[in-house]
Amino acid sequence: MKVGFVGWRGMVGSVLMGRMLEENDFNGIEPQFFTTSNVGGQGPDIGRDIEPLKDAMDIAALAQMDAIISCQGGDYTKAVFADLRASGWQGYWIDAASSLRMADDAIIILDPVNMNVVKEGLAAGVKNFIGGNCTVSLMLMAIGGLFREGLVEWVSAQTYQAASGAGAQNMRELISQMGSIRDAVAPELADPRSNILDIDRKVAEAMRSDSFPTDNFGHALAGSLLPWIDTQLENGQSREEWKGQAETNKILGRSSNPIAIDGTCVRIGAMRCHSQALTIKLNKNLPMAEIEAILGSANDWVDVVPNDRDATLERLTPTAVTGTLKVPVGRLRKLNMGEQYLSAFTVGDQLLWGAAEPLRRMLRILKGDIN
Ligand SMILES: NC(=O)C1=CN([C@@H]2O[C@H](COP(=O)(O)OP(=O)(O)OC[C@H]3O[C@@H](n4cnc5c(N)ncnc54)[C@H](OP(=O)(O)O)[C@@H]3O)[C@@H](O)[C@H]2O)C=CC1
Ligand SMILES: N[C@@H](CC(=O)OP(=O)(O)O)C(=O)O
Repeated sequence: MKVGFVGWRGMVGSVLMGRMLEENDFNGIEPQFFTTSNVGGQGPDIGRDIEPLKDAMDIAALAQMDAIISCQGGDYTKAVFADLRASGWQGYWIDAASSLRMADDAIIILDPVNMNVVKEGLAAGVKNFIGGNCTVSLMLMAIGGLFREGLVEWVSAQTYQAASGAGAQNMRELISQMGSIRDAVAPELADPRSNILDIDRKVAEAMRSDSFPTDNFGHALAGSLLPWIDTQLENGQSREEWKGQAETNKILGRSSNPIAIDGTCVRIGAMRCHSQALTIKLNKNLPMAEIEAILGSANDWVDVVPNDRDATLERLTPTAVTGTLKVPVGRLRKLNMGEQYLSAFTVGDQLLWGAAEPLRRMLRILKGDIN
């Protein structure tokens, strides 16, 4: 199987390469690496000789591939995908970008949750397999068991999304902002007798000053938060909020009678883990032990954390989860609103299950390694 990789050196692509090496995913495929900036250059080190980089805009070269995995972004997909298909190419297109997600001839891939949908699509001849929005995929990895059992009437998700979702430059800017804040009050911090309100005033001045680094976010994120992610829609939702219901129902293969999902998406100063506080209206009253058993048995990565202070602070934070495939879900309890209202909190690495992992697993599904 000839597999083309576009976007392999970007942030998502680098995480994908790392995971593919860890899982020996290059065995049994003929990889060809593409570039938009360095044709003829050297591709990644995958432990064996590879051909020089090919031009990612060269439709004829792309059309030689049996499958293409793109982590290059939506603009690239828009620039080549239609021409590639128009050239008669029948290969599999596997993409991290959102542009094709809601297309009728595309499936959103998250196989631990929707293997049935993926298999039905493959059997029906679908060739376009697109990774879901990170927040949606992580929510489904965490509470997929409740959806699988048909227990969910609606979900309200309040998100706490990491800087990485906005891109590599934004992660760097978050750290620069943290440094600028610290630098603005370094002498006062070194003096234990200094007045905390003076420190606070200086910090606020620094964060509001023109010299504060905001080229990427446009605003201070460190020491603050940004309650808007992605573009503005006419109905008052952000596009990130809109994806919650649209993508969840598509992933679950629910074309009619969609489950209502809505909430507020917020960027916070975490590096690469998205967290979400979920209010779930169940369609029947179940004992907590049964709910925990359903959640915990849904897939191999979900980790039900007891609703206990120490366990929560040890296992249910971005610091604990970052760089791992675990998707802990905890703070599980019935709310005062009634026995059918469940509260949950979940954390997940948005570059792993939120971006790279479903793509590499789709390749394994095509190879017949994951059934
Ligand atoms: N960030 C995220 O959380 C998520 C992103 N996605 C999707 O993935 C796409 C790619 O995202 P992301 O990986 O963050 O994008 P990056 O900006 O990190 O990489 C995209 C491309 O930029 C080019 N590039 C230019 N300069 C550099 C550099 N210094 N280092 C590395 N690459 C560079 C590379 O292309 P070339 O080698 O051809 O020059 C690279 O493939 C997004 O547009 C989005 O559609 C999906 C889910 C989550
Ligand atoms: N919008 C997400 C990241 C992302 O790339 O989402 P999507 O793949 O749906 O464009 C975030 O900012 O956290």
